[in-house]
Amino acid sequence: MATIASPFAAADGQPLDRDSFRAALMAKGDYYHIHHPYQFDMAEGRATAEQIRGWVANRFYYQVMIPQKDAALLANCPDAATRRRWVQRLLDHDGHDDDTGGIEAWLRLGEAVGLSRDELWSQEHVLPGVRFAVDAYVNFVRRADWREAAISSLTELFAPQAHKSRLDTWPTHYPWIDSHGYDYFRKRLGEARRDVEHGLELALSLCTTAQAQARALEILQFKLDVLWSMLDAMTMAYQLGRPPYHTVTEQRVYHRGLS
Ligand SMILES: O=C(O)c1cc(C(=O)O)c2c(n1)C(=O)C(=O)c1cc(C(=O)O)[nH]c1-2
Repeated sequence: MATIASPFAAADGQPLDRDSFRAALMAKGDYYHIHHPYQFDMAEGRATAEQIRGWVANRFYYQVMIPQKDAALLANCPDAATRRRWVQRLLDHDGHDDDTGGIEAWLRLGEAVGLSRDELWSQEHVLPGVRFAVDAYVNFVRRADWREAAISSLTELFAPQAHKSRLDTWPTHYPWIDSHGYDYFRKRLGEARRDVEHGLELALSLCTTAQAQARALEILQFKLDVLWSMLDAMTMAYQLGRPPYHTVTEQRVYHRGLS
């Protein structure tokens, strides 16, 4: 009878030492969504205005769900010291004092590429595949132990590279995008670096057995799958001209989220 491969196949025996475990986490960067052809096309100037707008409108759903995801982690975390640090992530996106926040900055990115605020808030462009991928992430965090939830944010290790690449390449390739639109990426450069320091510190101190390390790598792969799947859905809709129901209608009939 065939045996089913265990995700913990590599978990037997000795745990990796701290540096080797850090290296194993970093090696997952090979599967980060910056290697998706949709991102290549955006970074190399081949994306059409419609493809850029599609990405911005769909990513808005990720942006609005991130603070709810972080609120879920906080709700599950009994450690006040961790909550005190983690709560900053909510404030980064929702805004506080003079900082109008990441969601507002993303709305300005939307305006810069030609999408109105109402259009973004309506979620009319959010493809079912993108919604399901983002919801899988939020639902994982709602149910998981807060330490596993924290590990699932570790794709942010690789995000500054993505933000920097957009800042470096988009203004040249897409002169029609208003430069105020790039504030989000500038803002995240510093915030993401601070977040990953905390996330990595937690992962390295918590995952000291072979089994915990294998589990952490599997959680990180889950999150990479979320990000990659979002771009697959956008590829179908905006590059291959096959949005949901394209054989039947050109209307965006897909649901806007069942809350
Ligand atoms: O533009 C990107 O490539 C990108 C990726 C990610 C990520 O890796 O999840 C995040 C962000 N941006 C981002 O802006 C952000 O605020 C963020 C929060 C989180 C998270 O998992 O908590 N990921 C990301």
